[in-house]
Amino acid sequence: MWDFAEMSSDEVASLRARYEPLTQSIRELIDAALHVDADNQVVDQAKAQIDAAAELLRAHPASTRQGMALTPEGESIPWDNLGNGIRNPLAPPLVVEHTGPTSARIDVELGAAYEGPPGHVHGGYCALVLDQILGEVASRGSIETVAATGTISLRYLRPTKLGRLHVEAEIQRTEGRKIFITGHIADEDGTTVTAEGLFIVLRQ
Ligand SMILES: CCCCCCCC/C=C\CCCCCCCC(=O)SCCNC(=O)CCNC(=O)[C@H](O)C(C)(C)COP(=O)(O)OP(=O)(O)OC[C@H]1O[C@@H](n2cnc3c(N)ncnc32)[C@H](O)[C@@H]1OP(=O)(O)O
Repeated sequence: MWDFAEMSSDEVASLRARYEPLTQSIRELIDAALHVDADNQVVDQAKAQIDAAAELLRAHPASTRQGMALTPEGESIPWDNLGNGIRNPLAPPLVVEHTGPTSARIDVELGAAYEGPPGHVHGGYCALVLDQILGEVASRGSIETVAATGTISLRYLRPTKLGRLHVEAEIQRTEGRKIFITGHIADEDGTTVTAEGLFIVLRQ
């Protein structure tokens, strides 16, 4: 169903070391652009430098693009994924820590780039974070047992403050290929969004 590039762990490590710092610099650029209060000259100068960097990168295009790598050991490395892509500056990234065979958590800091209501996380992004953790727990973090989102239902209890967030998910039960799983996001004042998902393990 999904295309990916096969590569050795050494190749992955080398590409990660090359591109991860670039991704982090672009994240810092986005954050700086959202916080700047400067005159036209400063903004024009920054824009020219950013345009020059984009032109430099565009001069070396990839011959093919594959958003994920897979090693012979079965490790999957997301390059482009909006939730956890190593090369995607829009991904915070969300690092899922498996706390057991049926549960996981994420601790993440979301800044201005993730804003919806002023000072708070965009509701659609809350949905993305919950979809990501529910999907990874349902899939047991393995390409062999990937489960896709069938249905996900969210309850927004109150706005989620930008800043440090704690996210958890846990499988409640399984019925054949169907995995019923719940999760929540908490900000510094407690739970803000709860989720119930039905994930389906893919046939192949
Ligand atoms: C995204 C990249 C992942 C790359 C993988 C990397 C591996 C890395 C390792 C580890 C991390 C993994 C992390 C993954 C996270 C992913 C999360 C996402 O965001 S996924 C994208 C959004 N979701 C889709 O695009 C699904 C689109 N839909 C489909 O593909 C199909 O509809 C699918 C697979 C969901 C079901 O299709 P069928 O043909 O397999 O299912 P049938 O055989 O018809 O039904 C089986 C049972 O499930 C129920 N069912 C089917 N679809 C349902 C649905 N949408 N909602 C509720 N129930 C459903 C049916 O009623 C049936 O139930 P009865 O056995 O009769 O009781």
